[in-house]
Amino acid sequence: MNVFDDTRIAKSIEWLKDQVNDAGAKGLVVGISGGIDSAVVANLIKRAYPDNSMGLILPISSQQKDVIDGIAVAEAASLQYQIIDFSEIHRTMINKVTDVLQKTGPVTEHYQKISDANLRARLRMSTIYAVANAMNYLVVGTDNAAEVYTGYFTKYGDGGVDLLPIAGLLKSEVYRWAEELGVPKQIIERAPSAGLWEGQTDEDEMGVTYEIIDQFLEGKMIPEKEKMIIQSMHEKTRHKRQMPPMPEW
Ligand SMILES: Nc1ncnc2c1ncn2[C@@H]1O[C@H](COP(=O)(O)OP(=O)(O)OC[C@H]2O[C@@H]([n+]3cccc(C(=O)O)c3)[C@H](O)[C@@H]2O)[C@@H](O)[C@H]1O
Ligand SMILES: Nc1ncnc2c1ncn2[C@@H]1O[C@H](COP(=O)(O)OP(=O)(O)OP(=O)(O)O)[C@@H](O)[C@H]1O
Ligand SMILES: [Mg+2]
Repeated sequence: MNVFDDTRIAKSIEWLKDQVNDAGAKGLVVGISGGIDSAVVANLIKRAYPDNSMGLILPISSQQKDVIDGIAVAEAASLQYQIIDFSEIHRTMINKVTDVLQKTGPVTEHYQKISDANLRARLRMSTIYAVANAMNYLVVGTDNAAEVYTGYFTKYGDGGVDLLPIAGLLKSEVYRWAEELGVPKQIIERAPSAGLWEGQTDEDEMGVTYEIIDQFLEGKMIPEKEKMIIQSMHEKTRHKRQMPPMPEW
């Protein structure tokens, strides 16, 4: 194991314990998607709280592969996990909202898709908090530095969490930690995806690769076109990294 990252991993585990102690909580819970970010976090919470940590696999009309990979992550980490499927609830909610909206006027396909996608992330957030409330656990988020900077997350969805232990990591560092923590190869080799619609990949949707975002965050020179994309995403999502605006009086 690389000594530098070993130290950083150990520090992040200690940091998680400090956060739980300071909050008077008992443990930690994370949503496990079958992707690499949640795989790393699953391993960190298991190491911080071997007996008081939980992974939740929350398929919503998801591909079977996500569930299989989610189970592989939890089992490789020896993390206790539960599977809760809200496909039907999601379908009911989105159909009802669509019915109501159609009465008020046309909704474009694009906005319909984003609304459907973000509702999945928010249903997962509500479920994870229901467990956290019941167990006196804190909710652990999985955003890395690239996602925080670009705001590539759903506000109050996967962005609705108590702690962000890997928010300081470049995506390349997430890969390094995953290898050091023993995350299964099949997870490390998957293309990063929010899994919010069929065939979605982060890099296709953003129009920029994680490699380039990492280079930008490291202060390296990157092509002007990509720089504009990253800076525009950062500006448009400023509201997601702040408390809601309040009047001054
Ligand atoms: N200036 C402003 N001040 C205050 N609030 C503002 C605002 N602009 C928009 N808003 C609010 O924010 C909403 C838009 O934000 P939001 O609901 O988050 O939606 P939005 O940013 O449009 O979509 C979320 C994006 O994150 C991606 N995502 C989501 C989940 C997971 C992952 C992943 O990597 O796994 C990626 C997803 O694919 C999509 O591209 C608006 O509907 C509005 O309510
Ligand atoms: N099916 C799911 N079950 C449980 N949690 C999920 C599910 N899908 C998404 N999440 C939660 O939302 C987070 C955000 O997803 P994101 O795609 O950014 O991370 P990831 O899937 O872990 O890694 P990658 O970016 O490589 O796909 C996940 O890390 C996980 O905590
Ligand atoms: Mg993913």
